[in-house]
Amino acid sequence: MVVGVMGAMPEEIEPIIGRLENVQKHEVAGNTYYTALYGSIDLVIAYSKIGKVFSALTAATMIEKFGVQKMLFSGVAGAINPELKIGDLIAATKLCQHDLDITAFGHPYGFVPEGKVFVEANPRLLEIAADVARKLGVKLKQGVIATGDQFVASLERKSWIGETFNADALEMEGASVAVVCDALNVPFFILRAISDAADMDAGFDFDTFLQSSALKSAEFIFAMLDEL
Ligand SMILES: CCCCCCN(CO)Cc1c[nH]c2c(N)ncnc12
Repeated sequence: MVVGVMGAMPEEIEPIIGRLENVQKHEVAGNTYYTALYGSIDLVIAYSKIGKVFSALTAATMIEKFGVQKMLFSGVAGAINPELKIGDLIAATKLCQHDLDITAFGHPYGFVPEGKVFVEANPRLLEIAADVARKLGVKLKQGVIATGDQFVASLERKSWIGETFNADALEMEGASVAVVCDALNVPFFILRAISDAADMDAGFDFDTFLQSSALKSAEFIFAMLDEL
């Protein structure tokens, strides 16, 4: 089985690559794709670079050029739901694009014709994640993740996103990876560890907690690989 593990930034995949042996490197379309065998799984790992466009390119490349059959995303996110604290894990049940806006034509936020506001993640992978969380004894929130091409660092924007999409967390790549995987019929799982609260301290907190939160997400993803 070929499994893709994506992140947006080097810090989000370094903890994964660091635990593998005989890692091969492949340069495709301005990205480096790392391949390695993990048990009976052919792993393909890459960080996309930040934002919906780069992450869509990486997801599509992983599937079309590397034959990825299941896609796992590991990274960090800003919290919207106040129960989510820095370091907490959230898995997306569904994802939306909070900056997609043709409301001038009467459409809802996050919608364009022939699209859908929410893309639902694979229920089986969410079940596996819930089992892994129980085995590891870690808390795993399952909820709505909103994606947009902006680093959110304002209560006003964060609150608007939370209210408009009933979102629990926000980031910049999950929904685009979801759209690509959904269109290409590849089951996907988006996991994020909280690095900040998307408020006025977000930039500082992100810098402070990126590494430790990225590691938490990566370790959980690694534990999931043993259950695939
Ligand atoms: C050099 C700056 C790189 C920012 C990348 C942030 N990632 C994007 O996926 C996750 C994320 C963590 N906190 C966020 C926030 N408050 N707003 C948007 N995205 C995020």
